[in-house]
Amino acid sequence: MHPNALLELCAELVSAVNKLDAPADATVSAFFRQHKNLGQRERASLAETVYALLRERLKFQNLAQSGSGPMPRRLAILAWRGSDSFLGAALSPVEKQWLAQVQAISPDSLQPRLRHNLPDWLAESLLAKLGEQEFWQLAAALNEPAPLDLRVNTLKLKREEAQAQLTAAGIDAAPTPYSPIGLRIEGKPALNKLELFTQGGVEVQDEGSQLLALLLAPKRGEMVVDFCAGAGGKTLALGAAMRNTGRLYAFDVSGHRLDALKPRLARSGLSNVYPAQIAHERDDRIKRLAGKIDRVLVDAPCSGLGTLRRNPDLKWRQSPQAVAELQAKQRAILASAARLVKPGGRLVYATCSLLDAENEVIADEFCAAHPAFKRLDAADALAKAQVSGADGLVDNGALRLWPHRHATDGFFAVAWERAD
Ligand SMILES: C[S@@+](CC[C@H](N)C(=O)[O-])C[C@H]1O[C@@H](n2cnc3c(N)ncnc32)[C@H](O)[C@@H]1O
Repeated sequence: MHPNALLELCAELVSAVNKLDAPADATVSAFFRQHKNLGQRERASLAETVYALLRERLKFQNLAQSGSGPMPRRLAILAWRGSDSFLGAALSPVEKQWLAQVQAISPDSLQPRLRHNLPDWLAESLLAKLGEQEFWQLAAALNEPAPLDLRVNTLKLKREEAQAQLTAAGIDAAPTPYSPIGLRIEGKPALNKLELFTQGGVEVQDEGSQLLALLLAPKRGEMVVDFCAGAGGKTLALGAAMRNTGRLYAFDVSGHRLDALKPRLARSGLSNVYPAQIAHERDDRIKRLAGKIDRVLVDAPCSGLGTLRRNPDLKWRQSPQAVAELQAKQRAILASAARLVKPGGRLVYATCSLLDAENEVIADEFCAAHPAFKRLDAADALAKAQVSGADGLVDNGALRLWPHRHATDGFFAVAWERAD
């Protein structure tokens, strides 16, 4: 495609994504479906450009004020992540001169908000939690793309065997530092045609998500509930940990998300998983299982702010009001899910949020209202699950993962045991 035509398309996509009225990945996929003629590299240039814009949106919007021509085109030029020579061929002499002027501005001379690129409410909360030095480390880590992590399906093969198969396919994979069942790949090789993937030997899953499943630590033959199973990332890890025995209920209010679990289940070889759509957290199905379940995972709906490396649009689409609404859901779901746990059973509450409001606040309120649930030390529980360096993953007895400290998405998880 002619460079200027591609830049114009990129501006069109920038304009659509920058409305922030839908998840960016959905907008990008819909755009590519409408433009089937785009090649692989052209798609990559466009997708990487809009993600770069979302990551540093405050900076780019500020710098774009100085240019001329339509704003989406200016933003596309500044955030461009395709080849430089291709961009050069698309620009007018005036645009070239403007771009050179903007590129000469030192990033250090910009105001703090144009350097961290977070909305004020979120920056204030994270700064108060982490202090100045760590806040800037986190801000930098959140603006880097995430690595590609895989979970090895230990029902089918060992981690070393999966690593050897990847090496044979020309893909470098290293063991993840904490999870004993993870592999980390640099770059984004296509995996979905590899036999290792199509035969269910590996699933894409951030190391942090793997650690949540390891914290629940379900055993052979147990009755287990994944209360907010979604498309089943954690369900699959739990089912494999149970060695395909016992019963694992995968509940969710979204039938659409549970549908996405089905092909993954088929690949995994698991036959101990029972997906079921529930109407809400007080569904009759939940009442029937009260007090009967050995382990319950609540991977609660949350702001998702721990996943900004992958979903940078979330920082612009979330708000304090949305967080307050999520807290109400989180409280209700956790209280209902807790009724399932039998005496001596384990309950884990988890989010992929960075905010105390969705994490410590919800867990502490639950503790105060449910004295029968005794908090477990996550470091002990993870060490028992063969997690390396578990002490460094825990804050006040809860799992607390940070992109800048652990190179995972941001996660929180607390585990309780029901005493009576
Ligand atoms: C963080 S996501 C789960 C991700 C999933 N566990 C995974 O590993 O792929 C939260 C899920 O909670 C579900 N959810 C929202 N409200 C719910 C409720 N009242 N009861 C059960 N699930 C709910 C959402 O549909 C969403 O799939």
